[in-house]
Amino acid sequence: MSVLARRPSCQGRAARASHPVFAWAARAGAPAGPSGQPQASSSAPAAASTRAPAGQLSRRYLFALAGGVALLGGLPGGSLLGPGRALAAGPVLPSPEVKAAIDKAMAKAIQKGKCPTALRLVFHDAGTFSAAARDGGVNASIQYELDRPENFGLKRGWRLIEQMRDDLKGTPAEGVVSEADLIALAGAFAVRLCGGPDIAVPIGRPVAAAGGADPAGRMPSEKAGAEELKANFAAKGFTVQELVVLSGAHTLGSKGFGDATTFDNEYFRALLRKPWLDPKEPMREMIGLPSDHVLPEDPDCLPYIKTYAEDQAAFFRDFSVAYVKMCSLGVPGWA
Ligand code: HEM
Repeated sequence: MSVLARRPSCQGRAARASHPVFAWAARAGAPAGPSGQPQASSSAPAAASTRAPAGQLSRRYLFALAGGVALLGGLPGGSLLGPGRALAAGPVLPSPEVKAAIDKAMAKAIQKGKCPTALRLVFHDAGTFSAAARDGGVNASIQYELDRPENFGLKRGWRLIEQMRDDLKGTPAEGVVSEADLIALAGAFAVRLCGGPDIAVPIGRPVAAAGGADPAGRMPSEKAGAEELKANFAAKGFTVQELVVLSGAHTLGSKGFGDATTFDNEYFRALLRKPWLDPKEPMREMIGLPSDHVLPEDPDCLPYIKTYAEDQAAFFRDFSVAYVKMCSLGVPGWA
């Protein structure tokens, strides 16, 4: 059972459950298999069958879903969306043809070793969102922010997006997905490639105007304490549970939370073991960031860490929901 399901008082649960994007995501996490682990799904999410219940949708969403991606494909221009171009009808899930084209481009650009960067890129595009200012978020503005200190190492992540954007020209995805969509889709592709859940990511995100960097100073510091992290995530509209479950992305990469390209719940199990405090652990100084170490010391975060350490299926399901929420931050009309 997911943390969201277990904790009826969880902040924001009702809002998430009734939001069309999040309701999709709740069902989009891979179903539990006989072993209790979500079943690996090598196939594309079934776009047509992953629709929000009609009662949860505005007329605009219903119109978009009825027309599906064919509606979006009919937009003028015939190219991947450029700066300032906005899709008016999202969120929609890509049609099977569009999804197949995207998956082909992703498979070419993103091998396992690039998955940590692809996933980190999503957070760094999304993480500039301010719920109070209603700006920032997933809009591909990361391409104008790559020289900021917090974005070190992400130039190669952005190059993956450029490569896929170029490879999708002349395919059914042309004119349908934006660079912001590709960032969101690439992160989900990376999670799946590394054995994580199969997350259905809707498309239709506008991109920032040329040169339009989002406001600086909104990404959390790796030296932040738990209170600062909670406040930073709250300013983006995230709950403590979402801070914890999204931090589980650090299962990818080389910070010592298991295999660098295996998406599993080892992050949470390590947070409980605290190997960075163990004098017998030769790699202790390399394991985790200060911002990881503070989480199990925080009474608000600890229950979620314990749940995800014990129950990988819960981690996968809740990560899927929080990931789709993260990928909707700042998208007009989505969040
Ligand atoms: C909670 C606040 C967070 C902080 C302070 C933070 C900070 C960092 C830092 C400093 C690194 C680089 C570590 C290194 O290689 O030396 C890193 C790596 C990474 N972060 Fe985060 N992060 C946070 C949350 C997130 C979230 C929410 C996601 C995605 C959902 C994410 C995804 C990643 C991934 C996948 C890597 C590995 C990248 C690679 O090895 O190339 N992080 N993070």
